[in-house]
Amino acid sequence: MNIFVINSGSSSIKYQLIEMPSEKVVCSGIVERIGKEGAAITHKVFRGEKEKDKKLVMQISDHEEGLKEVVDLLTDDQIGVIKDPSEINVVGHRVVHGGESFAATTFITNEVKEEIKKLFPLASLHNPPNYLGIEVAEKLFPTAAQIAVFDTAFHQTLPPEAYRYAIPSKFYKEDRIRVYGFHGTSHKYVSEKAIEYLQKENSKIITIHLGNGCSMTAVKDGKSVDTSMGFGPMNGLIMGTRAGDIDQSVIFYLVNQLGYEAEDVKNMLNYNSGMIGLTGMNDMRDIIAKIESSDKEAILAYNMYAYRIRKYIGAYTAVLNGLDAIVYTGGVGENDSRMRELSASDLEYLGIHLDPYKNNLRSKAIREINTERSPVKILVIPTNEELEIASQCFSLMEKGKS
Ligand SMILES: Nc1ncnc2c1ncn2[C@@H]1O[C@H](COP(=O)(O)OP(=O)(O)O)[C@@H](O)[C@H]1O
Ligand SMILES: CC(=O)OP(=O)(O)O
Ligand SMILES: [Mg+2]
Repeated sequence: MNIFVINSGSSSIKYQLIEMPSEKVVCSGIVERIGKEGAAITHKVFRGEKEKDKKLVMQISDHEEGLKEVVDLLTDDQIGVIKDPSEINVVGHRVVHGGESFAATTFITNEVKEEIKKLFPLASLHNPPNYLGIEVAEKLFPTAAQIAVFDTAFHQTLPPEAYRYAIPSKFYKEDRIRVYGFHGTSHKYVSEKAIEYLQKENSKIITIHLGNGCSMTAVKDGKSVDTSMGFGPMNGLIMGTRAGDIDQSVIFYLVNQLGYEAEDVKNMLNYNSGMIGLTGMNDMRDIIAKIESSDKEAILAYNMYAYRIRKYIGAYTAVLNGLDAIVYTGGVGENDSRMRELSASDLEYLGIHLDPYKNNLRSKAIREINTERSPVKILVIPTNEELEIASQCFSLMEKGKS
């Protein structure tokens, strides 16, 4: 079964064509820096032993344009992997917000699309590009089944103590205002890999997903029991363009005293805060370059980002009443050894001891970066949201057959 997975992030589209159940990746790629200067598509084709790369730097103004370019590459005369779009059996879509309507992977119908649309205000950076991906894919792959896999689904196991807000109950009961949690596909994938690695029946794990969006999850015996994002993907850690936790009175001050419109504040907290708000840059590679030239603002922002992670490690160790492993994943978590070192430092009291030498080794495999004597394992596990999405689509298709 040929499954084409589309993962529209806030700043990128990642995609993979995966043959299931063999899990063979036929091609994969990423459209990066969408809407910015230097936008690029890196497309990889895997044929036998050989891997063919193609990098295209071009103007890509939005997600729709990016996806159309990708489909052209799939059917390209020279490096194409399919002759006709009908060779794609399933398109698996990452959908960030599923609200309380979707606790599981589902076939996309018009009703499902309407629900996804209703959730736009709650995930304004994500559900609109996810929805667009569905619309474009329906046109480009008219014979394929379209399936949605939700970021929120893995967090449906949160207990009410963790998912309720202490606001009048009516807002939960009537308006479904609660913690939903995000990046669930990634937290699920890496926590399962960690459990396999630890070979422990009962496990207490903290997964730290650091991409453009960032979140942490406390995972007990394979189930999400608390997570740092909330009602929408804005809460918790400091992110590329999002502030994460802030005192809500700041919002009222901005609106009531400083005269900002609520919409401006929402945009400020979504697009102009976090690392970009502090340094003018949201790509961690650019921030690291600034740190190397001793830029004070970049150093402070980087320290703040790490400090927030450390606070959540402490909180989730208490939630779990112990800790077997912390797992770093996502673009920053997998690649930025300096951030791993800083965010896992001064936590010896909790049994977390990082080995700087192991931390600086580069590898795409699962690896342990703690010292021999560290009671808590520190793991770097590359996430693979696309493979997780393909597996879930395949299971749903198989279920549909039986
Ligand atoms: N070598 C690296 N060092 C530091 N940060 C990196 C490196 N490679 C990628 N990143 C960072 O990863 C982030 C993007 O992560 P990713 O998980 O792909 O995000 P998203 O899925 O939210 O678009 C960017 O901020 C980028 O700077
Ligand atoms: C939910 C979320 O923040 O996703 P991303 O990291 O892909 O922006
Ligand atoms: Mg991502």
